[in-house]
Amino acid sequence: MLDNRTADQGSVECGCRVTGLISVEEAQARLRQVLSHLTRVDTVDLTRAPGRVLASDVRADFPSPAFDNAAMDGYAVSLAGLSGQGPFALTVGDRLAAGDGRALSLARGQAIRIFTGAAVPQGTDAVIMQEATARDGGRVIFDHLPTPDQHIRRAGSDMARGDLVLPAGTVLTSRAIAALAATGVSDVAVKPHPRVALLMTGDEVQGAGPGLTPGRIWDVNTPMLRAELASLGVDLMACRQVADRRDDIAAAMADLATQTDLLITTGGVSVGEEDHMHAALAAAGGRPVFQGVAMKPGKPISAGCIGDALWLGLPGNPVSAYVGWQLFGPMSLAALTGAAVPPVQQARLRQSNAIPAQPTPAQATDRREFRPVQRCGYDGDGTLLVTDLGRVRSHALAPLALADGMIDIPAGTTYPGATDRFPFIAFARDDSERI
Ligand SMILES: Nc1nc2c(c(=O)[nH]1)N[C@H]1C(S)=C(S)[C@@H](COP(=O)(O)OP(=O)(O)OC[C@H]3O[C@@H](n4cnc5c(N)ncnc54)[C@H](O)[C@@H]3O)O[C@H]1N2
Ligand code: MOO
Repeated sequence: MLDNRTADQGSVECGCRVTGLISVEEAQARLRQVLSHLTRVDTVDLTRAPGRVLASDVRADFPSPAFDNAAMDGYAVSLAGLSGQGPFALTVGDRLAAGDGRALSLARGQAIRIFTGAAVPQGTDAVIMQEATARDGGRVIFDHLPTPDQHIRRAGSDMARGDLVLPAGTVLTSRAIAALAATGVSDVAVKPHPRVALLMTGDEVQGAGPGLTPGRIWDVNTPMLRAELASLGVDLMACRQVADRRDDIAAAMADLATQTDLLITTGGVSVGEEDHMHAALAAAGGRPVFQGVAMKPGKPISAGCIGDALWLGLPGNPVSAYVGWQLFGPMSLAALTGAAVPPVQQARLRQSNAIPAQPTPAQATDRREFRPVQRCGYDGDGTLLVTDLGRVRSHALAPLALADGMIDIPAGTTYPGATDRFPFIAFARDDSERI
């Protein structure tokens, strides 16, 4: 079960949460805490393992190499009876190719013709590569005394039985999969693929199609979030719209929560009479994790849990929903899948965005602001340069379309100057580096 605990966020006054906002970091910590209780794992074979993250340590069931074998095409020899100066001559006995399962032994004064990958015969001290030898009928002649273990790959010298091959949390790259394959691992326990559903609320919202009914608006959040999730490799397992009625929303939430790890909703998280998400969460048997975060845009963003599912309640305003998703969506998916969260870079505003010499108090940010910006190059010292697309308006999508990340501007900052550096949170690229 997910952890249903939540802290008191303070009281609601005047229809507006004045004391209840928590910081972005506190909200993220609560999500991580809730998600740490999710123990679902998938078991997959190596063909389905690329990119997945190991849910538990993997130890070697078999040693690698599995047996002592030749690293070169040549001759298996024993050092017994070889001493002094060369040249040396040995009688060539049997012939061993890779895959030959016979358990041969070297007799004194004998060499066995051997090929790369073949198990060396009992009593072999070295393999002499064929280029260092000459044949004289049934004898092999070589000039130099081989060193012990020369060109022999000993059993378990790479990974011994029981060795830790890969620790839990390893991303299964082709290299990691190679190590698993070498020790005979066929199935691995991996962090689950997240099961994600989207529930969009808003009686005024209309899907794409001919004609817009008076008073209604086009649905932006569904296509936007679907594309965003697709760029992260997540297919929605359900995507629904529900009317702005508490009981309908609660029924849909309860139903989807039984099938998902992450239930995303949009709209209805604010304080108006038509905002039903918080009541619906309770009616669906869920508990809040947080309700409102000190950020702009997206202040009313909320989260909760319903059974084993995490609910992320994004605001209806599309820019607020997008920014809220960036702060809490990818990190929640990463907590579920074990994926790494990319480090936050620092960015500086391009000179032409520089500020008026005397910033006015009206330009000071009142809440911590996440402002979409556009990358435009690098400064002389290698710092990322970004173009400011203007103050955030939570419905304004034209600037968002130009953005490829957002800067994190602390509350109380006067309009940012060109010398200021801000944490830059990169947006996922929808064309992700696919060939
Ligand atoms: N009295 C107060 N009113 C509001 C507050 C507040 O603190 N006190 N907060 C404002 C802020 S900030 C935000 S953000 C919004 C969030 O409101 P909700 O999450 O309850 O969202 P709705 O009211 O349902 O919708 C807001 C806005 O977004 C449009 N919308 C909704 N869904 C879609 C969609 N799928 N595609 C495009 N646009 C959508 C909707 O029509 C509204 O215009 O609350 C403020 N109010
Ligand atoms: O936070 Mo709201 O997102 O300001 O519009």
